[in-house]
Amino acid sequence: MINVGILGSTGRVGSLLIDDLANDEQARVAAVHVFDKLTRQVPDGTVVTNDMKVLLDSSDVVIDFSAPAATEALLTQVVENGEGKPLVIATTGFNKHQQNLLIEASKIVPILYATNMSLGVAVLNKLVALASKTLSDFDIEIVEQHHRHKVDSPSGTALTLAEHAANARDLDLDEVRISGRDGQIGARTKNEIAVMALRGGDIVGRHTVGLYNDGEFLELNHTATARNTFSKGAIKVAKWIIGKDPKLYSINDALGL
Ligand SMILES: NC(=O)C1=CN([C@@H]2O[C@H](COP(=O)(O)OP(=O)(O)OC[C@H]3O[C@@H](n4cnc5c(N)ncnc54)[C@H](OP(=O)(O)O)[C@@H]3O)[C@@H](O)[C@H]2O)C=CC1
Ligand SMILES: O=C(O)C1=N[C@H](C(=O)O)C[C@H](O)C1
Repeated sequence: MINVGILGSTGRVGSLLIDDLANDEQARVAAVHVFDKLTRQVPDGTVVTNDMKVLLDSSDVVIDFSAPAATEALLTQVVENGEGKPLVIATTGFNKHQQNLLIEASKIVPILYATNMSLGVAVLNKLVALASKTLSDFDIEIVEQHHRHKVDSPSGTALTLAEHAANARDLDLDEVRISGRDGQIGARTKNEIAVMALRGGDIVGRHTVGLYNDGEFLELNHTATARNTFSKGAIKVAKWIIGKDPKLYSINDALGL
């Protein structure tokens, strides 16, 4: 049995990880990190801790759906101690320091980082790169929609999609991304890529990449209709990453895409 540790165990996705692992024949919950207090039942024998070292020591692999500050504490533990366990990181909204920490930690342990754990979005990233390169004159606009509780914007997935679009045109996303339009802003510039966020209700996650030209447009859309798409995807890649060499892996590595 693979012993899985969960960071963010009381959260929307973390709770689903506990449910999914209860029915898994190859993996089980071994440890849960609890930031504040444990708000649900966990299987008998589960280590419940607020200490990152204990979480790592009790697990064969740790899955993280939490918050940037929590991921930072986990990665710092690995970097400062020079050891750890394979990590599957799904948290979004990292700052530059946290992104660098991810790279440093991946020199010590294997890490799979994906802003979206669904198979559909992994394929969408590829389609977006193809469309962006082939339809090189088309204007690209990205819209993401999420539930009212989401705290980061735009979504990690939308930023990853935008990166695929920009890279396919040899553009630097930091130079061409815009996040809003308001007032007398002038006409759209050729290379800009807008990434807009909409929040409301219980939308699990919806991403539309539009490519617009005179006379035609193409819209590529992915809609997650159930949140356990993400927990199940993360468990699948957690099984894959055990035994791999230290490196920063993408979900495409795990899915063979
Ligand atoms: N890559 C992917 O496929 C997906 C990624 N996500 C991302 O995963 C993350 C979690 O999403 P979601 O489950 O909806 O969020 P929730 O807000 O429901 O859960 C967040 C969890 O993180 C914990 N937490 C918050 N701050 C800290 C901290 N400083 N130290 C330790 N633990 C902390 C919370 O604990 P407490 O309850 O005690 O506050 C809670 O368990 C987000 O970044 C989201 O964007 C979400 C879905 C899919
Ligand atoms: O917070 C969420 O809910 C989600 N977050 C991820 C993101 O920021 O892209 C993935 C998914 O869309 C749901």
